[in-house]
Amino acid sequence: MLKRYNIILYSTNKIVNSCRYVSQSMLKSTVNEKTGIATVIINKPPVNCISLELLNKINTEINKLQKDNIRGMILTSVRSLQKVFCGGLDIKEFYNPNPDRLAKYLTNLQDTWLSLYMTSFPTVSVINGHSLGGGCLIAMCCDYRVMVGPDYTIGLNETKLGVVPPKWFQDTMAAIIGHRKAEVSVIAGKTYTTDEALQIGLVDESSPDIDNAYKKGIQFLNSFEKISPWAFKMTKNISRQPISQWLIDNKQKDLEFVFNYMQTPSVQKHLGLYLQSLKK
Ligand SMILES: CCCCC/C=C\CCC/C=C/CC(=O)SCCNC(=O)CCNC(=O)[C@H](O)C(C)(C)COP(=O)(O)OP(=O)(O)OC[C@H]1O[C@@H](n2cnc3c(N)ncnc32)[C@H](O)[C@@H]1OP(=O)(O)O
Repeated sequence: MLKRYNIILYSTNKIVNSCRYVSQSMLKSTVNEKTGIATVIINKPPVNCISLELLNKINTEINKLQKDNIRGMILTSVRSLQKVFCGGLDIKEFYNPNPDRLAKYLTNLQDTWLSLYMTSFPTVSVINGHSLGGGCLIAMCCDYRVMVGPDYTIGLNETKLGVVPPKWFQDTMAAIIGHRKAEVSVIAGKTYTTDEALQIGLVDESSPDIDNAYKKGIQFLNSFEKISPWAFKMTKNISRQPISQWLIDNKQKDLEFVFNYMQTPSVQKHLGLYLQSLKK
């Protein structure tokens, strides 16, 4: 029994052979050959909002890392943006959309969420700036969150744009902070400062600077050194499967709901006004 356990540990804990560096301009990914830890950096100025192209790159990279047998991953934003981790989904993808592209976008978002939420390796988001809407969602997909503070904000603010966060957005938050707090949060489109997010458990740790936040992220990943990767993967799977299975079983229905309401005149009007308010 012990021997079998050791074999599993060895075969899945193998450190990647070489340092891989992928720079796809919008997304930079490095794997440290000594530690087997990947750092994935979103780099899409000015605010790292998620276009269809960026979504594709994130999903492709997660799937690659999945095959690479890495030991863990840190997801963060390029430092030069200074105050934004991720400005959310690109609202321009929803405003006066091309229907084919909109359908592609929504499908890719479902797939990317499934990949990121269900990784078989531990993940940490180092939230080095504002993290709103879809930005909050990708941070919440990770197993651990360290947020730089005190001046940044995080939250699912979709209702403020006149749109509806799908069930799996809401479930992802409820799994972290509990149903009641998540309900109050999403219906009001609430955003939280770093301290508030720490207080309600939306983030696990806060840090006054990025380097320290990154260190805390690495510490979290190192805490799995003595955990069998197989046991980690199976346990996480059991914990997250009910939420992910809902989406797998309801992908088409979920897609049609958003695809249809997104193109209604009243939703389009709200989105237009919100985009305008950002420009001011
Ligand atoms: C079937 C599958 C269903 C899947 C679900 C799909 C849909 C569900 C419903 C829709 C869900 C949407 C989720 C979202 O993520 S909505 C977006 C939420 N994000 C926000 O509300 C953030 C908005 N941005 C800001 O608050 C600020 O920009 C900031 C991030 C705090 C940064 O502030 P600052 O540094 O001052 O930068 P500016 O405000 O000046 O912005 C610069 C520039 O960028 C444009 N911009 C900002 N955010 C977005 C965005 N999310 N999308 C598109 N564009 C954005 C902003 O308009 C400025 O543009 P200009 O330079 O042209 O003026």
